Amino acid sequence: MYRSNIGGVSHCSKHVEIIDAQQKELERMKCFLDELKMEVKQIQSEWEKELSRLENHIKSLEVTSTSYHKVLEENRILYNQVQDLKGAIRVYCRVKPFSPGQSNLQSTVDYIGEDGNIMIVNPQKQGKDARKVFSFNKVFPTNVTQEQIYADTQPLVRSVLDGYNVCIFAYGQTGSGKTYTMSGPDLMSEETWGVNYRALRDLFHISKERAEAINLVPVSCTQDVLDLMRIGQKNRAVGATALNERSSRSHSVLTVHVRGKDLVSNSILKGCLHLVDLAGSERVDKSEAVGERLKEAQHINKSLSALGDVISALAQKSSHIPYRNSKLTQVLQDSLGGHAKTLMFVHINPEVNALGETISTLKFAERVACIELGAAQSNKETGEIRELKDEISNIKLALARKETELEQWKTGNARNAIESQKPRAVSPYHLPKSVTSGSIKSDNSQRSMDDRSSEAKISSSVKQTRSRLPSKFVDKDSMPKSLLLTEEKIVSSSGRGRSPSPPIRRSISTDRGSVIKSKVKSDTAENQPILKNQFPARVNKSLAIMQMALSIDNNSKANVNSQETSKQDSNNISETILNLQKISSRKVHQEQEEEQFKQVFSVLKQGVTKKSKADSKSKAKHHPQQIPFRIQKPDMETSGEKTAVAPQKRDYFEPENDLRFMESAVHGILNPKVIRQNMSRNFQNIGSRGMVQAAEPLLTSKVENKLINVSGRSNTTMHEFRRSRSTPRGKFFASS
Ligand SMILES: Nc1ncnc2c1ncn2[C@@H]1O[C@H](COP(=O)(O)OP(=O)(O)OP(=O)(O)O)[C@@H](O)[C@H]1O
Repeated sequence: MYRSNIGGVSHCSKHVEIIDAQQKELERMKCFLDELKMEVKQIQSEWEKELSRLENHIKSLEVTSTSYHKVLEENRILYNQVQDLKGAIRVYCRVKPFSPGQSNLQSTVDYIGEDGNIMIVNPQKQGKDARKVFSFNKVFPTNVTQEQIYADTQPLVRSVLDGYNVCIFAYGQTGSGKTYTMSGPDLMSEETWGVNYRALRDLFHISKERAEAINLVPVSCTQDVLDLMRIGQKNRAVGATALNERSSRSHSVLTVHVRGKDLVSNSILKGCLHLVDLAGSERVDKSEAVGERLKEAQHINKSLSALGDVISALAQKSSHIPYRNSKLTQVLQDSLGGHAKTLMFVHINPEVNALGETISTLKFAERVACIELGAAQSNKETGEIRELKDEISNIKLALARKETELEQWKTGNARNAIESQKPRAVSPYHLPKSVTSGSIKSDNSQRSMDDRSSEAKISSSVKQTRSRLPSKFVDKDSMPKSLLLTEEKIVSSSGRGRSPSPPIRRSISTDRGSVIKSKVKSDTAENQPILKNQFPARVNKSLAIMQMALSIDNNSKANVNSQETSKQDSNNISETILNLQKISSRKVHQEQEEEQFKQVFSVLKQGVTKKSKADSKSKAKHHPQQIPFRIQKPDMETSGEKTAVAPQKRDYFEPENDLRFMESAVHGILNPKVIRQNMSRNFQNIGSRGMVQAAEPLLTSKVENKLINVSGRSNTTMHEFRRSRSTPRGKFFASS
């Protein structure tokens, strides 16, 4: 037992030692674990810190990335705006995706950037030469949806409603997806609708939205247009080729005209949208086209080549753009050369065996992108612009009318010139242009047109001339005393007024009395009219009507002499008028009357040549009727006195004599100012009723009518009479 106890003790102590050691180890392990825990905690906190740092970094990167994209987008928008301002043709590139069965094929598209870059790789080449980057306004990735495509097209389409002309056309190799983009693969599913349908739907949608502001001209609804397009699609030649089993064998052009009116501003807007799906370019060896297909391909390629020529010419800013080389370029002319907004969808097929076409297509597209058509212009017409346009068209109409009048005047002028050359030595129409005033033109045209309206014109021109006359010409102060006195006498003796009298007539006749009285007393030789020295009293008296013209015509030439002769003048005038009455009282044929007038005037001229007042008096008294018949024609080549008298008569009967006078004046002694004055006066005389008024009371109605007619109302009589008498006078004047 002892042994066993001793043995037991030693055995127990051994166990205690072991237990102690284990406890120590446990303690150590606990410490180690704590250390580890601490370490883990430390690491954890470090990692957490790092994690949060990384998270923050990621967040900051995300912010940076967002702002980067924003900036990128803004740059793109700015770039596009600049392009718009330049009128550059927009180019969007779309890459056709591989079909599910082609997923193992290598793509020639190496990279598509958001900034409109696309990198094409040539698998057969190495290094730098293997890759080429092309830049466009936008490059869509292969997975882009039809909706996204339209989202980038929509602003352009909508600008049609702001009055812009827009053209969107799809270009690319056959089978590259042009029809897919423009029409979509399936009309039944709206999701796959192409640009055409979306654009139309959009236009109708916006037109409804804007119905209260702009009432677009109604064109039914989208469905109608879709039906129409279906008919178009059916008519479009489609055929199978080795490259596309449903290849479009013709170009498709859908044109939408939009016309609207802004109800607020009343602006009219006109927009036009061309949606063009071109037939694809193809290499006939690849498409294996033969027969009809080959012919189609040739036509397609021909028109596309014409399009290429136009693009090249535009890119080079050539003076001649060959739009007329094909129907296609003619249709697109407005969009490619006008102030339109133009967008080209360029389509490429990423297959390696299409690389050649892809490269050439993209090169072509790059050239198109370089074309600057100039800033697009809206066809929106504001109310102001429309008013200005109306004004312009009115002015154009007025101009056309004036040109017609001018032509008529020229024609009549030429005719009259020819006619006048027969009897006359010098035609009044041969006046230098510089001398011919507006009044003269007006008068000439009046005569050549021979119609009532032209008569109205001349009367208005006469009125104008009258109103423009310097006061000294219309002022009674400048009238010859003899005339004034005579007129006063006549008017006062008549004792009756003509009713209704034109205002001009009244004013002249009624004003005269007071003017005359004062002037007769106060006039000096300097300011008196000229005719007394040149015209014997008898003649002046004989034609009271003519006196005014004469006095004006000769205003610058002579001095006055005649207070003493005024009584005699008036007597002689009365006598002559009595003669006229006698003549006119005879009921003879019109021509005879005219002839008599001629004779009377001839007598009057003849009278001018008489130096002796007594002689002329006695002739007027004792042979009142013989005188007119005795002298049939005035002598043309005689004295200056005749020279002065002749125009005096003509002024009353022949408006053209004013021109004659002008002509003679030009060749004669009068300066241009005087010529103008004379001309003005003569015009006044032509139309002046005041002169007629002076003689009216003493004339029989027939004579009076005759005179008035001759002075401008009766064309027929006037023309014959004018022609018959003007030649000698013209000559007469020319010689002065
Ligand atoms: N983005 C796309 N997504 C899916 N399929 C597409 C796409 N683009 C084209 N396809 C398909 O490719 C084939 C050819 O397309 P499409 O007929 O539009 O080419 P195309 O350029 O108009 O040819 P063509 O010039 O011969 O008329 C069609 O079957 C079409 O459905």
